[in-house]
Amino acid sequence: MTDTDSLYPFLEGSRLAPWLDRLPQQLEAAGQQAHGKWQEWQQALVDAPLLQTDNVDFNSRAVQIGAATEVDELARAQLLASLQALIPWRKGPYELFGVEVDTEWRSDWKWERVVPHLSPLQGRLVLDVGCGSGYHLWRMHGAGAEAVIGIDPTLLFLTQFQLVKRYAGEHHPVWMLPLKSEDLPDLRQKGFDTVFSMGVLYHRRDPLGHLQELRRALRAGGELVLETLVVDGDEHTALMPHDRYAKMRNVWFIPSVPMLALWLKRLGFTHIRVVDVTLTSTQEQRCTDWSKGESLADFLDPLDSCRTVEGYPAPRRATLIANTPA
Ligand SMILES: Nc1ncnc2c1ncn2[C@@H]1O[C@H](C[S@+](CC[C@H]([NH3+])C(=O)[O-])CC(=O)[O-])[C@@H](O)[C@H]1O
Repeated sequence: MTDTDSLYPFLEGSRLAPWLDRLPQQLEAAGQQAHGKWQEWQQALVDAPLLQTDNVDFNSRAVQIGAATEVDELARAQLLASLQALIPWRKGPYELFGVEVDTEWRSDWKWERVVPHLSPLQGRLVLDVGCGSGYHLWRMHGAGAEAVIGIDPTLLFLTQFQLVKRYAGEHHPVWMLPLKSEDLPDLRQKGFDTVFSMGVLYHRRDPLGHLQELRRALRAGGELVLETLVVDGDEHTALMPHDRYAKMRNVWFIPSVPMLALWLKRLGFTHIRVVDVTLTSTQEQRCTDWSKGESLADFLDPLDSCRTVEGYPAPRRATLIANTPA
């Protein structure tokens, strides 16, 4: 499922080597749980045209690989068919050999909000938990990280990543693994320099357990970048929806910003700072030809866009950055 040929030697030569004690078994177990559509998605990879290019740009709005002038009409049609076989594309945008994949999310907007506040990624070992199709992995690579690893259990997103990486070039030190944060190793304060968890915390029934998993994957003095849904309120406030929130089934805790900061403090994080709070707009998350189905506009009350269809406050997301003690 994953290109371990280049990943394992990299890990072996890095301080992340202890992960190799369990990683092969974890990946094998993930492979055995393959989704019913896995074969169909993988066929889209097999059918995708063989194209090579040195023309890549990971520092622009769209992750850009190849140019329209590098493909003939047949290859372009085959590429389009493979990309369309992997709909819905949620996180992006991408531009592959002139084909614009206009994803449901403008993930570049989130990146632009977060990036000014990061310790420079140059030379760092970076982990992105819940990386979706891997859009932000490429932006982290473009920002100069030494290596970037993403984890996400959704196999459609893994297949999308595999297609993008094939065209970007297998030599890039950017990998994605079909794992959950629960699978992350305890790297005993010798782990990643920067760990991102964006859009995952509210999906976890045990949010403090999630924060502990992230902490265990960091090195001493490492940086956590946490982005999640928040509600208004003081440090005693969190929203637990009765059932769905904005039509999402698996939403558990939506804390206030002060409560989130308190969780981080109680777990031993230091230098906790709130760097952004933004209401999600229907320009940032919207239905496109590449996503299909419903999107944010359908999740909001048609008479009051400040509320979700369930009557909860509309989605607002905060980014907090914190460190593990040095
Ligand atoms: N336990 C888990 N461990 C790891 N990943 C998980 C887990 N549970 C769900 N996911 C994955 O977390 C991602 C959350 S989306 C954020 C994407 C990107 N980070 C973004 O900020 O744009 C937000 C959203 O669409 O609600 C999905 O890809 C899940 O498969």
